[in-house]
Amino acid sequence: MPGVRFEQVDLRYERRTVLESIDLDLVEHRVGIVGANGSGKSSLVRMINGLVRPTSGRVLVGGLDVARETRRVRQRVGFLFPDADHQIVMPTVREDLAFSLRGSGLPAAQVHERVEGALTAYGLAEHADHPCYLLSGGQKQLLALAAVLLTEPTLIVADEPTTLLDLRNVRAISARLAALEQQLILVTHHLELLDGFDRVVVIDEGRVVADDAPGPALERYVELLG
Ligand SMILES: Nc1ncnc2c1ncn2[C@@H]1O[C@H](COP(=O)(O)OP(=O)(O)OP(=O)(O)O)[C@@H](O)[C@H]1O
Repeated sequence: MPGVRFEQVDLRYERRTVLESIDLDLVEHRVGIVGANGSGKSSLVRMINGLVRPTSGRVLVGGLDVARETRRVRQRVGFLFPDADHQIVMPTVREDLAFSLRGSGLPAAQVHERVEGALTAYGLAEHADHPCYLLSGGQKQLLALAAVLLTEPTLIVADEPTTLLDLRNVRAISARLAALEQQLILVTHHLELLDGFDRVVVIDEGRVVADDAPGPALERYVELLG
């Protein structure tokens, strides 16, 4: 696993402290991040690909300093947002998948082959030439995940990818995520998704308050919410 390391990370917006003294070395295959609304989870994971910069401290991905090697880090990190509409950029499903491989240097025949493979693997073949806006929420999130995976990231960061989905689609997306070979860092309020995870980090008011196996970590989180 490439591993993500937060070294003494603080994040402040003007006088407000959002994250404080974060020291984490995340090397496990599947890591969950939980915490109340506004506790700092999104800010934390957005530092992994440089979307948010720490006020002090460093973030390293596979040993690369995100601040210095943002481009290389972004080639390794696939990011899924809560709302797939924010990352679907092309008019049709097939075009959107092909867009992921722009600049990959692959010959057109290989781009075609990979896109067709992804359409089949993600159950999107019958929608290949449909406008993306006609997809259901679950299909859009599948498309976003398929597009991210085409870039062959070594790490997937998923920030509440099931928040907008119904239960059936929550299950469909979570099964896909759980089956990934890549390291997965998942922020979620759907605690059942963390069954079988290797590690769960609980954030409260910008600090790590528990960091453990899912059982004890989630017990602590529920206590905190209590
Ligand atoms: N660009 C910004 N400027 C000022 N404050 C910000 C900015 N981004 C985030 N914040 C604040 O930082 C805090 C943490 O936000 P963040 O989105 O990281 O929390 P979260 O744990 O992901 O919440 P949720 O579960 O609701 O998504 C919030 O109070 C938010 O208002």
